Amino acid sequence: MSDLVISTSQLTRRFGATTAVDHLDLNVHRGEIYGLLGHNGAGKTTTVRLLNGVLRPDEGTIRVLGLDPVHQADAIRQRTGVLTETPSLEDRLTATENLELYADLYSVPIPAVQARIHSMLTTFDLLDARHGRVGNFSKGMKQRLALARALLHDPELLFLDEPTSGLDPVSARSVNATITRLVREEGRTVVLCTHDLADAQQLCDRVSILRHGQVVASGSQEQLIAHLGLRRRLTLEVARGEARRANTLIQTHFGTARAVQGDRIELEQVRREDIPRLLALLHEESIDVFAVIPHLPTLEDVYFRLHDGRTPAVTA
Ligand SMILES: Nc1ncnc2c1ncn2[C@@H]1O[C@H](COP(=O)(O)OP(=O)(O)OP(=O)(O)O)[C@@H](O)[C@H]1O
Repeated sequence: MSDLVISTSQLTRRFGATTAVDHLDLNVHRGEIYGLLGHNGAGKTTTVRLLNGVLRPDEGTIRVLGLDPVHQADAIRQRTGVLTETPSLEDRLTATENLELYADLYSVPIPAVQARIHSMLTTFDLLDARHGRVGNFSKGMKQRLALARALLHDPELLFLDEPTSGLDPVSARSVNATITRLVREEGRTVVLCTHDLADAQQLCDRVSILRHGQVVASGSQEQLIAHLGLRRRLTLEVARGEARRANTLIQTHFGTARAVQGDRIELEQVRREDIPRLLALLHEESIDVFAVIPHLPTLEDVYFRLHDGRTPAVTA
């Protein structure tokens, strides 16, 4: 049996003159965290809305959990959970009442409802607040309640749109830990839309980077870094007053692009095998090196390289 949970082919959606999603091919496998990245307006939310049947495509095909969202949106919604960027909770109701309302909408079997609500409130650390009115909740509590709600009917596939946006670092870390657990321990699949590249780097198994509705890159982070030929940067800290001389030497022997700041030299695109030779050169010239700090290429480096508009699309 195929482990493809989502597949789209040439998926396209227009709003008037704007092509929000432009011939998108997407494959998401069971048990992975798949990141949809891109600037504001790149087409992430529209893609999610097409996948869960809220919007109809103008062109292309979609399969989600083996179903077609155009004709089987209700069946898909029973098996998927959605956290939208601005989840609408009922402010006048308590946390428990909000979940009860949703359990009803999503046909959670009545004998199971209270146990399920209790379990979700416990998981999301909201048990003590269960009788509190949601209008009085902090942003972090509301976000956790929205996540609890998205999981209430035990969906196998989750669409999470900016789940940590606006959260303090502690709440954000807790939400990220939950997402990881939902996938790694419980075998669910997550499609994560985010602007937070550090979150994406930490969480996602594979990503697609969208620009103007088109995929400009897709694959694992390692694949994208390798495809783009990105290399590490290196910060060298040398003896006081020696940075310029060291810099000239490095430039002459290695030709590496660099910048000098005080006693530090920032080297771009350094090959691993050049590092010992570079240090030997400085040693021969009696330039003391006090720190060698490598910076491995990150998803952020991939993202900015691809958004320069000159780099061709990369599909790993
Ligand atoms: N209902 C709509 N009517 C008209 N245009 C729309 C509609 N929904 C989206 N768009 C347009 O489609 C494009 C893609 O929007 P979308 O919301 O999918 O982007 P996004 O990547 O999710 O952005 P953000 O990161 O800001 O949430 C944008 O140009 C947007 O203005």
